[in-house]
Amino acid sequence: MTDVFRAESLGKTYPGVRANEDVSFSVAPGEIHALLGENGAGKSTLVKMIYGLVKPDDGHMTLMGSVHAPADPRAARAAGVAMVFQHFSLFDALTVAENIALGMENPPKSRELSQRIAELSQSYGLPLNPARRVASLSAGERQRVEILRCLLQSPRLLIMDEPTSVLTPQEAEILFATLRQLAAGGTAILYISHKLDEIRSHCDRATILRHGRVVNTVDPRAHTARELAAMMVGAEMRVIDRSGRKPGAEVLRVAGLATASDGMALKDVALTLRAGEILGIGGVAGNGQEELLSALSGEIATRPGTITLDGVDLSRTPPEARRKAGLLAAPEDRLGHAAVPEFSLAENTLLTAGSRQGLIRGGLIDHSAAQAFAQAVIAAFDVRTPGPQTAAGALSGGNLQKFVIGREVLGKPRVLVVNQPTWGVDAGAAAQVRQALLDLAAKGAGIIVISQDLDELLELSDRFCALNDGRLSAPRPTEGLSIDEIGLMLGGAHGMEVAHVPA
Ligand SMILES: Nc1ncnc2c1ncn2[C@@H]1O[C@H](COP(=O)(O)OP(=O)(O)OP(=O)(O)O)[C@@H](O)[C@H]1O
Repeated sequence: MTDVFRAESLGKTYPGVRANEDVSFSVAPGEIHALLGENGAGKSTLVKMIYGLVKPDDGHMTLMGSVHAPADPRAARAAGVAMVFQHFSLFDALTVAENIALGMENPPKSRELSQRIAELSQSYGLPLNPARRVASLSAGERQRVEILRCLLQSPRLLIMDEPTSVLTPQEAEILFATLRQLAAGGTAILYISHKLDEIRSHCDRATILRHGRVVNTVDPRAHTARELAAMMVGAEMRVIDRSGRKPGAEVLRVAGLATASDGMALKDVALTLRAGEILGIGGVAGNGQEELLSALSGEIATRPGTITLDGVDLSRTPPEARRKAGLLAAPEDRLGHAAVPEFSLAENTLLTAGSRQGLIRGGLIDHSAAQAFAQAVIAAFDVRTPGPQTAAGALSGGNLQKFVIGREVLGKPRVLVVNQPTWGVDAGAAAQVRQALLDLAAKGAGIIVISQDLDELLELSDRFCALNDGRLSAPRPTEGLSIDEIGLMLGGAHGMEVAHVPA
């Protein structure tokens, strides 16, 4: 049978970086084909060439046996390629249906489109209300919009760049059922993910990239996750060290915290956090995770007496002063919320570390201090980039995530709140980020980790609680907690059918 897609000796160079070199591989009809590689290995560059966003310098591609050299994404879509991106490209002010219509060449009437969206979302188990404004959607829901947008095109080749990173395990299972359904109909699927277990369970073949080159194409089921990781990095992964931590005095107290935001309102949230402790918060995205982080960071105002750091009421204190007091936060949306893509990494340090690190003094920016701080983050977190002058938007997704987390960790927080700290980060680097959080706690910081990755939460946290419908459950010690008990804490026996999924 003819392959749906073939790449022959593709190459691409960015200034100072050979992102792809002599890349050849193929995807067969009905195949779910994984692209694996550590952060910066060249996966996104490769799929951008297939989608017409980047032109290869060398080599060529074929789609359904014909030459594939798309001038732009529109040409790629017309040829039958669809793509779900790692970063969302949605307009906040528009509804789900309006956003989807914008991406279509000949959108049907809005009523008809809404109906089709509702039907597709129903049949693929991706609940979404076409009339909701995108501004009020969580990251997980935004991703559903992107996925549905692709499904409406009935593509021959569907490319997915880390589609499950914002989904719960249950939601991911449903997505895989969708992908299997599509593959059974002959669609070829090219699948980028850092979740090796997921790839082993669901993908038929895996092509592994290292430093821009194909190092192997394997049957992922025939290898352990550790073996796949070793092929990616060319070395063994390290083991997490949880030792050296002892909880100290209480640093943070949250009581009666309620918000009336556009998204999910928090309802009477209470928690305490001790120095040296890691509190894990699980739950389906869209249940108040972003709001909790925004309330703690000061982006959303809350009633007096609701947030206390070291006995000082910070509830009415603006974000910058909270950072100065030692309450730091790293939001999940790294491009846009956590970093400005057009700014250099050095300039991006100013966003949150400006006054705390003395990078801005008396209203003046100390450029060389910002440069040095950015360099320190790059070195400590192994951020793969030419240097502090590189624009944040030019970093691969995982490398920018490492930078954003590193910027806050090196900010010596008293309390650090992180949302999805290893989203889009490869297995080796994820272990490194988690270790950095454990080391930070060992030095006496209190840490709140909000994540949808239960394994991550179990690995890191001393106590675990769940956020569901804006309410936080009572925390339980993580030690000895079973996955079933966690399922119940998340709002019912399992996942999205039972836990609250915003309409
Ligand atoms: N627009 C750009 N300008 C300059 N360099 C770039 C650009 N896009 C990517 N690069 C560089 O090319 C290399 C490959 O990046 P790419 O995004 O393809 O990696 P990736 O495997 O998708 O990584 P990740 O898993 O972190 O998303 C990296 O070194 C990256 O910094």
